[in-house]
Amino acid sequence: MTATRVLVLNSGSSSVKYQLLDMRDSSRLAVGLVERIGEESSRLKHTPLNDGGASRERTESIADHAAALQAVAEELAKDGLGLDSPELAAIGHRVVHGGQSFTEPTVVNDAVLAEIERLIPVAPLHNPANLTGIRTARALRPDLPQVAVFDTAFHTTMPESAARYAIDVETADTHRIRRYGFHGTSHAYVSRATAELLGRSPEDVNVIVLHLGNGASASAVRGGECVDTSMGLTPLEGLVMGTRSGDMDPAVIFHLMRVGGMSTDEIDTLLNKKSGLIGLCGDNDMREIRRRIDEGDERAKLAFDIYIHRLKKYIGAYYAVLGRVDAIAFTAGVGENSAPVRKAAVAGLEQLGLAVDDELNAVRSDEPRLISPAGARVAVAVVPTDEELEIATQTYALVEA
Ligand SMILES: Nc1ncnc2c1ncn2[C@@H]1O[C@H](COP(=O)(O)OP(=O)(O)O)[C@@H](O)[C@H]1O
Ligand SMILES: CC(=O)OP(=O)(O)O
Ligand SMILES: [Mg+2]
Repeated sequence: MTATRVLVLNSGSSSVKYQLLDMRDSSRLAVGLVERIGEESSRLKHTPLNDGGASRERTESIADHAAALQAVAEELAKDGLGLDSPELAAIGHRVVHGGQSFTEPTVVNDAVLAEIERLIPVAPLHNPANLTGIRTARALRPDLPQVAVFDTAFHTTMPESAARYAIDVETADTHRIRRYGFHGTSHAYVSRATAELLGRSPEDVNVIVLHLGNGASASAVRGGECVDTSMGLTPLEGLVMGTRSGDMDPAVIFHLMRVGGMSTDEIDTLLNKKSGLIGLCGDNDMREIRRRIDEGDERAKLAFDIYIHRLKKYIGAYYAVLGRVDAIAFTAGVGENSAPVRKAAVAGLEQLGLAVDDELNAVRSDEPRLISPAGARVAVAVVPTDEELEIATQTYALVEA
């Protein structure tokens, strides 16, 4: 029997998303999510798709990512999809920070693990969880290839002019301080899918991708290669996010230390977890923010306006970086679902050839689609991302080769 299945693990700071796929036709056999890892009541939601089984939920205390993966393995086994299956070809892992070391998907060995570990200081929320996921999966199936697919890989084509901060070069090099960028698997997948939607080859198309989830980032993609992106050394830079501030004057930090008496850790938590939309209005879910705006809530309106203002600045900046833009693609939870965000982001940009058609913008669908008026100079598109499928595809291609 040839092994054609790939398990994909996307381990976040307090969650694990997973999918089991059959790569003969890229069909999904099971999908699931473990949330609130490390809390009293963690939740596992598992959906088998192999023979129309119903979703199952477990609520219990799941102490860490190792326990989470054990629970996932148990659920898969109940559907005859256990990790011991000879049909499993590999396990693909999302790894957020690969630094400058990894530009391609990589089969994990001890040296690769050591390098991912060395990068923890620049991805403290993400890399530890990614490592635990890999180590646990390896312990469960030591014979299987474990493949790391890096969020940073797609951005390694950025020119030095975009990747370097304007700080002392020796200091930057000593501490490996540069702009790495994240969500690269999504930016790669969506920019390619956008070219496909336009019926053109990726080499011929310039796209601005707006990945708007809880974490959010923009990228400028020229002919299939990333030339700039909004996240930097860490996933804190750039757009206003669910709980992260994005861009601000770095002197805010000195001010909070000197005048506000805050510690480094307190400021880190403030900017990563208590800022962005949640810091501005107390909610980080765009649905809730829109609901409050409809009720006349001023704070929610201001949070929305700040979010849109930043987004618009990046659209303008990347338009200038690319010179010619063929398409703007909205993706991830907010980008795929929030028509008001898409409309507001391009409002007033008609001079740049950008507009949305209200009827097309209101359509709900899981398919890639255009929302710009017929004949528009720049295509505006909604292109659902699929990081798990992209990780599975890259993983399978590597182990097949
Ligand atoms: N129907 C919707 N309308 C508007 N926003 C939505 C909708 N569904 C999800 N979202 C937004 O998407 C966010 C989650 O996006 P997602 O890409 O799943 O995030 P992540 O992968 O970073 O956890 C939610 O916090 C919410 O703001
Ligand atoms: C890198 C990053 O921000 O990831 P996420 O959006 O999953 O938090
Ligand atoms: Mg995401």
